[in-house]
Amino acid sequence: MLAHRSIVGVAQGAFRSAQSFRQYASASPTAAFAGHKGSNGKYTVTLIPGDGIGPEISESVKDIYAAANVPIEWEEVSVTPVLKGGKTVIPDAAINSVKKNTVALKGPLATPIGKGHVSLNLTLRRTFKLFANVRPCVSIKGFKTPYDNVNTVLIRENTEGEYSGIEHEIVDGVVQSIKLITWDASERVARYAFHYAQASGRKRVTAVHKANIMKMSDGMFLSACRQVSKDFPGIAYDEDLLDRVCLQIVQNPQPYSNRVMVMPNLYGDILSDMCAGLIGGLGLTPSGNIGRDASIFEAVHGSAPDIAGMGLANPTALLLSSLMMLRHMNLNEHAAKIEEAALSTIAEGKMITGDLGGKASTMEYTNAIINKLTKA
Ligand SMILES: NC(=O)C1=CN([C@@H]2O[C@H](COP(=O)(O)OP(=O)(O)OC[C@H]3O[C@@H](n4cnc5c(N)ncnc54)[C@H](O)[C@@H]3O)[C@@H](O)[C@H]2O)C=CC1
Ligand SMILES: O=C(O)CCC(=O)C(=O)O
Repeated sequence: MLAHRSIVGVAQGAFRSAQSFRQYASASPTAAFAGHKGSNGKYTVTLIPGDGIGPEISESVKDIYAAANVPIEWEEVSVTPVLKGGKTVIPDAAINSVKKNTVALKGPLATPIGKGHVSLNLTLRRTFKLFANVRPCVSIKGFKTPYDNVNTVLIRENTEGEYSGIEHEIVDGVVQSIKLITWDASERVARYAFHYAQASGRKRVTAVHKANIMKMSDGMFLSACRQVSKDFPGIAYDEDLLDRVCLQIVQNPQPYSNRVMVMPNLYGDILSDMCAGLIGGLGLTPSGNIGRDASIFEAVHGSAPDIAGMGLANPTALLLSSLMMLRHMNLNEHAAKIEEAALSTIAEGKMITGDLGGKASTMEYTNAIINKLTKA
């Protein structure tokens, strides 16, 4: 009984927040960078090194940025969870740093499986209302994988859906997990996807769904996408079932390139790992969690406990995430220079990490990039 009352409470809360968001959701959702240069001519950016391989790959990014003279000063904060009022929360210092700087680069944060504290990744996304998770996946020219023509952009709703974290044991042996979908979060991410398509010259937005089964929740997500599509007559719109997209994209990724795919939370999580597999793995795919007041950039991958501390991790995904951040901050020239140095190092194939079939350590690969940057 208690469990049911709390579910109703959460649903009512979501309904109220949907009402209060309506006005905002209709406005342009594109987040502008609001940071300022300090008296030293540098922007302060929050750095959350994270768990597992996080500190190693963060160190690599810091070294590369120092070599490339990027005008950024890192403000390093820990998000080791603390107990507050019986709840596991992110330390205030970390929250305040992101609030102040409005941009952050984050290493992966590990979450205990099937027990323990809630995901701090999700907590950060919810805390800062990072409503869209942008996950590009692009073949690296010259680096041989089964496909050389992948150029997908997946935009994942980032605050609700299956990741709402509302779970209850109804009676012994029966557990209920709520997939919460609101009109406003769906409309907001759909609008962002169309804006993104327009700004990046992509001609089509595809909503990926399972509305044949989840008729109401995914059905409403689709209705919101359809409504938003009417405001963008220059961008084609269509819909595709998640399972069909999975099959077709591994058979031939080309038709899914040059468009934007938008979808509820969990589908985006899974489909982006699958896309990573098409271009060489999780060591290569970046992402940006975009909000109105702050944005946090992070690799698609997790803390890779199987290789943590061994100096084997590929820092490219975090580095490319940081380049999305630089472009968000309008530091485009720095981004282009570092991108060219990193991608050409991979294409040459001499100094690449084990996940890409090479023998280089994280540090050797990082130094190869630094050599290019300092010689340029
Ligand atoms: N956004 C985040 O911070 C995320 C955190 N996680 C958390 O990370 C932990 C580990 O999750 P897993 O399922 O093991 O996924 P994972 O992404 O950490 O690792 C999957 C496989 O990919 C490899 N891999 C990942 N990144 C790599 C890199 N940069 N270089 C070379 N190899 C790499 C790993 O060695 C492993 O074999 C869990 O606690 C999970 O909850 C998972 C995904 C995202
Ligand atoms: O929070 C986690 O530990 C996993 C998160 C994740 O896989 C994601 O949503 O990107």
